[in-house]
Amino acid sequence: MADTIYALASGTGRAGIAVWRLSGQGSADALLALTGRPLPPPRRAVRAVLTDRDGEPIDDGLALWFPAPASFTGEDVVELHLHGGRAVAQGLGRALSGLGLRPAEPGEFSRRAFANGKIDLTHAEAIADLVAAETAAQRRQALRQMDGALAALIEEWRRRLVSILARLEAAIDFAEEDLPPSLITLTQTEAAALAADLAAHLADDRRGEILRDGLHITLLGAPNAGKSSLLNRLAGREAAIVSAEAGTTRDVIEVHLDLGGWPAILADTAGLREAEGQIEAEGVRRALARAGMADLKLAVFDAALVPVLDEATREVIDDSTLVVLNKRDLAAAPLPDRVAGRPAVAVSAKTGDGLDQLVGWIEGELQQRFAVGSAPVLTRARHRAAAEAAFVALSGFDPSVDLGLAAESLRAAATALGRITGRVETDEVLGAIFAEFCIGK
Ligand SMILES: Nc1nc2c(ncn2[C@@H]2O[C@H](COP(=O)(O)OP(=O)(O)OP(=O)(O)O)[C@@H](O)[C@H]2O)c(=O)[nH]1
Ligand SMILES: [K+]
Ligand SMILES: [Mg+2]
Repeated sequence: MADTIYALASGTGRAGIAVWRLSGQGSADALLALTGRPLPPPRRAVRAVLTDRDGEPIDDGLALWFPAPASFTGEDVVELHLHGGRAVAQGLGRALSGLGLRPAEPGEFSRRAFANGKIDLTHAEAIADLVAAETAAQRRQALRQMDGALAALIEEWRRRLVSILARLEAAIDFAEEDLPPSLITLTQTEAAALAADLAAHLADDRRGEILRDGLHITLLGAPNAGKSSLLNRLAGREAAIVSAEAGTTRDVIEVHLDLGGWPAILADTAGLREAEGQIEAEGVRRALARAGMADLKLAVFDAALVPVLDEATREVIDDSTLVVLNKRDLAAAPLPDRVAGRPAVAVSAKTGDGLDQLVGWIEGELQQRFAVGSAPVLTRARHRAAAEAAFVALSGFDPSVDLGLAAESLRAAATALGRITGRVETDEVLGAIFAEFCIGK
């Protein structure tokens, strides 16, 4: 029999109300012992005055009783709403441990819910994502996955695989000479259509994963172009050192931003030039490495120097770059609205002029590139790896050569897909997935 576990499900620290969760067969007895009263009706909040074994009062709060299997974990569950304070937490923890319950591991409630068939793995991951969501777009994505959008897609793919497999097995039962050729052709057509659907989802530019992790936006430009000043402006705080000295920034400095609901990680980097020393050279190396992994680059030029544009900065411009002409307050010459084929926006990090326009542009760019359509997306590298494996297995499907081998590739593809929802799982994978949860989830 599994242990009965407990945890503070709301965050630690002082709070008006703290929510505790108990799960397992000992939950009911624990509630009886704490209140000295019969169990309340299921799923109804009742007042609960809790005392420990020595009659020492712990708190006066609310209790809810969720008998198995109609609970989050599928086990007997008790939820307590108490006052959020350290002494209450200590008192309750001690009382529960004294009753033979043990503190839950991170993710243990969700893991039990999964083990009891209450949720699939994509749902469990969506709970973790929702708890971690920092922007509206992340929240929407997590909610959609929690609603079963991804799981339904995977199950649909599996169902198609199984139906092809069923046809193929029917074909295997025919003697070679009686085999209706249309049967084989049909499985080929269906397998090709499924492979195409998988490919279409795999060609999503990692939208789901990028949205989950945050978009990497990198500031690049010559020393003193004003990259750090721009970062500070966009972050609304002095995150990076600004000075008139060229070569101020060496390390990559990151700030997390919410740009119109899109989560972004904006990075400031060392000015691009022939470095004067080892440290600066390392800074430039890091800047370029960062440019390589950026989802969006902001090439920053000193507008006061226009029409002369820094060569090293020009070189990083590609079609995932927006050009920023900074220090427009100092510009004498008229400023171009395109540079190296990319749109250019004139701003002043000093006065704040043009910043709204820049942010609007970035948001528009993000919207265009990463907007999630109605199709559910793969939100983790784990999903992608499994879908890729299924695609590879399906690509090897050739019933015209050998029916047995062809059936084998279909089974391999189904197994790979089953890993996404957890129909097919290993302890190792489960351990990795649930370990990232916080306690009480
Ligand atoms: N007038 C004016 N000065 C600016 C503007 N933006 C930055 N500066 C000044 O330009 C100088 C360099 O700014 P930084 O933000 O340190 O430039 P950087 O690109 O980060 O420089 P490095 O880290 O050395 O590569 C500082 O003296 C800033 O005050 C602007 O829009 N207008
Ligand atoms: K500087
Ligand atoms: Mg700087």
